[in-house]
Amino acid sequence: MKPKHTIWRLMSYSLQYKSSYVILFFTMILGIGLDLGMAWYLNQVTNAAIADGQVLWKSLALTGVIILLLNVINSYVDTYFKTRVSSKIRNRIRLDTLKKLLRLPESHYNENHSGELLSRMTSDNQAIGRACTDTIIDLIRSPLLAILAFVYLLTIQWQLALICVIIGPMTVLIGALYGKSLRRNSQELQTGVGKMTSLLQEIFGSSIVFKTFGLEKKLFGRFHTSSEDISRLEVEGGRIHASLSATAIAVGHFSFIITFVLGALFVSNGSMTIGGLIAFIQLLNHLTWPFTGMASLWGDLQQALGAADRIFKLMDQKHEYTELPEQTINQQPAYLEVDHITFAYNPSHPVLHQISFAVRPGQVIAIVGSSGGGKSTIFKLLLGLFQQNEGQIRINHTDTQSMKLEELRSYFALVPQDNVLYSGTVRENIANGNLNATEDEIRSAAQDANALDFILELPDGFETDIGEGGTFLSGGQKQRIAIARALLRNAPILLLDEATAALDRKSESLVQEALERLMVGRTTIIIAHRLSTIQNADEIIVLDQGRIVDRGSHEQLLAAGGLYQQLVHKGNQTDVIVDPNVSGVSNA
Ligand SMILES: Nc1ncnc2c1ncn2[C@@H]1O[C@H](COP(=O)(O)OP(=O)(O)OP(=O)(O)O)[C@@H](O)[C@H]1O
Repeated sequence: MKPKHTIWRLMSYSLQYKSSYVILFFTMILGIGLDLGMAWYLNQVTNAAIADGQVLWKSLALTGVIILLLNVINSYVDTYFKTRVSSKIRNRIRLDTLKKLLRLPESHYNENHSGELLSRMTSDNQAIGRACTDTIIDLIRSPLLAILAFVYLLTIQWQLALICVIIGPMTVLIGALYGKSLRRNSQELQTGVGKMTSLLQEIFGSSIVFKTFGLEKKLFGRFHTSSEDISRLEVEGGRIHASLSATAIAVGHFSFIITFVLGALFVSNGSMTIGGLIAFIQLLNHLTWPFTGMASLWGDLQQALGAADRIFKLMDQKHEYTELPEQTINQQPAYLEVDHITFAYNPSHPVLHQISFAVRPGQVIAIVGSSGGGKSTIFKLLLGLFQQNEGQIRINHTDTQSMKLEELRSYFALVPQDNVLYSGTVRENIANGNLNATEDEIRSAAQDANALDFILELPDGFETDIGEGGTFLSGGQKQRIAIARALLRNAPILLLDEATAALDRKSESLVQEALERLMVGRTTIIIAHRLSTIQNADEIIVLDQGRIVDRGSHEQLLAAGGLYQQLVHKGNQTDVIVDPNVSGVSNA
């Protein structure tokens, strides 16, 4: 994105706080006036001290007090409004970013590290907040102050004022010189931080795995590489910053020494008063700093523009919904047809070929097959997370591609394999199935899911906090909460990705019972792993390497031999698990 374009977009956020910027404009002007006023005041006081005549010390003292008071008030108002505007802009951008992220298609989450998406919300957001207030105001204030200080100094000693100002502009070039490298460095650093955050998320979310497999050293090694990369980029950024400020300081000090020595000469030959020299010294910083400081301000602005660029790129991604969708639930019975669909995540490698099946309300279809056969991908297509390349999916004879995504998804309830739950209470998690459900409906869903008894035994019953992702619950309890959530949704099509993890017998039969209640009257598709589930299905579809290699009832398929027979025998007919990891027929 062109920097100019990024700046305009940033300005559109700032313009929403026009009145605060008007106040900041006044504090800036008053601040400039006070800086100049202080130089004038020192000039007056010094000259009064040297002069023997009648000096109005009282009025000088009063002026000093007024300058001081105005400085205090101005600094308070200025800091307060800068912080206020910055945090409001950051808040808006943060909300817009998340609003966008929530509406992005599944493919976006597929292609981007979650840590990188997180850093859009954190460090990038922070950099923008600073740029929209301190940096941008200083970029206006500094040259303005420099011009006014120059005009004032001209009235004191014009030759000296001219000498000072000739040196200053040299430093403007410095900013332009280093700006590009700073921006590149900031972009690389952000990518590195994003990767590191993703890795940390994986590490913290997998403590049981790394502890069991003794992966601590390996993970530390990966983190070490990532952390070292960041450190290298930070050092490189520091080097650019250091060169920038060293060059700027050299120019600043050089101009200071020149001015001071020449100023002393002008005082000694009588063309300037000592008060004038004091005022010069007081204003010299304001005269040269704008030039020296501009370089580093420019650097900050480049960094912020880098951050804004990344955020706006994200905001420009194509979204699924124009607005955040309301939760909608369609409760009319649904006849589902999958008609010759073919799909590829990557064009050169199709993962589903010519898949067809149909399910009526009250019917259950079980999909079984080898790992990587495409079972979950069918669910993703049904839910409109990805679009098939060929074929049609129809609900009640309507092509789902002609439906809005909210409408399509309103037909479905899902019980995922890993029972995704959110931190919060048991009640909140069940209520996610239907945000308008009454307490009685929530309780009744919990009861039908065989979850009520254990919920009531929890320390705070329905109000018990289940921890991040439900860490305080057992596997079977989490499954039953997920089933209660789906029951509460009461949608006509149920997608059930059966958990492969074996539960103890009691838990297993509680879950099984709950699932049977959930399936009643619905159009159900199960990615099935348990023989009992499969045997009760109206039709079993056997999937291998993206193709339906067999279909029929349990008995028909067993008699036919083939992959189904292998899967069942591999599961040893124990009624526990049809092993999803057995190799496909063609690989066998
Ligand atoms: N998000 C994705 N991006 C690219 N390829 C993918 C993606 N998800 C799955 N695949 C590939 O698509 C194929 C089918 O995967 P899918 O997850 O549908 O299989 P599955 O039958 O559900 O497997 P399992 O039983 O192991 O869960 C696999 O080859 C897999 O590598």
